[in-house]
Amino acid sequence: MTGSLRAGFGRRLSDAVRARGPLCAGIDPHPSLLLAWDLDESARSLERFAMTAVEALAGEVAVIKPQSAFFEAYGSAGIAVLEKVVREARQAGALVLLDVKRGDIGSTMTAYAMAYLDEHAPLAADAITVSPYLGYGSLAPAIGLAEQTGRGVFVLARTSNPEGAGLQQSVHGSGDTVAQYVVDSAAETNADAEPMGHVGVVAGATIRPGELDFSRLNGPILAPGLGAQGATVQTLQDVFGEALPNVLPASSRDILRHGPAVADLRAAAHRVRDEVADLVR
Ligand SMILES: O=c1ccn([C@@H]2O[C@H](COP(=O)(O)O)[C@@H](O)[C@H]2O)c(=O)[nH]1
Repeated sequence: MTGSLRAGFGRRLSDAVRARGPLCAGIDPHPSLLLAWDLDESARSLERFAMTAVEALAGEVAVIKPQSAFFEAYGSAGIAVLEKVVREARQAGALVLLDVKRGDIGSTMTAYAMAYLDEHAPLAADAITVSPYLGYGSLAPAIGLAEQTGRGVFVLARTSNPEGAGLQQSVHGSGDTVAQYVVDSAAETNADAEPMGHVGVVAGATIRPGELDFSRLNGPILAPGLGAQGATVQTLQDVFGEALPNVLPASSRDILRHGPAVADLRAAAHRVRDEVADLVR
């Protein structure tokens, strides 16, 4: 299901969404969710939580997005669980987008790229999130390695949190907003790719309608913010308009709160996925 890496990430993601519908289900083991699932805050419970989510969701949705921070909080034991999540979710047929939001000077970015996008890395995912705060060009090692290995990167453009607006809507040297500059930079990388390129952007489902022009992006748009952050499936249409077919809506807590029963988690994911699919049809 995850498709041959040789096909390139744009193709693999398009195929996965066509086969399984447009949903990215997050695995965010928040302490409050562990408590709600009657689990304590131990690495053993982290594993139980995360692997239950994998069992429920990874055979069903196009993309699984583990939030690395919640695993890192448990030290090496948490990283071991994250490695297992990535491996088993991919084996179950989902593409794994590891939410690590990395960004650094080019030489260090090369090391981050090797950690997540090299096929021999223990944490090799299908895609990662990256931050362009050190400049879009500083991401070149990750963008380049991702292309070589059939993987993808999602660059933060206009994040879903209210604090992001001030920085991301400020005017860049190009005369556009910083967020639009990020989208346009990704568009340049993706130009001519078929069916779309391997550089996606992150734009929250919570942002103002029409704030960004995605018409030249030719890449996927990860849209977090559904449910727990207040966005609804209906608002996706207003926010993304004609770009909607390239939008990958993401939801974590709003699905995970239905656990720990596998059937309930699955049903919650199906509900969101089907609602989004109806919108795109
Ligand atoms: O702009 C952004 C970028 C990333 N995120 C991440 O997505 C999930 C959202 O979780 P919910 O429970 O569905 O609110 C989380 O891992 C964030 O770190 C984001 O929310 N916004």
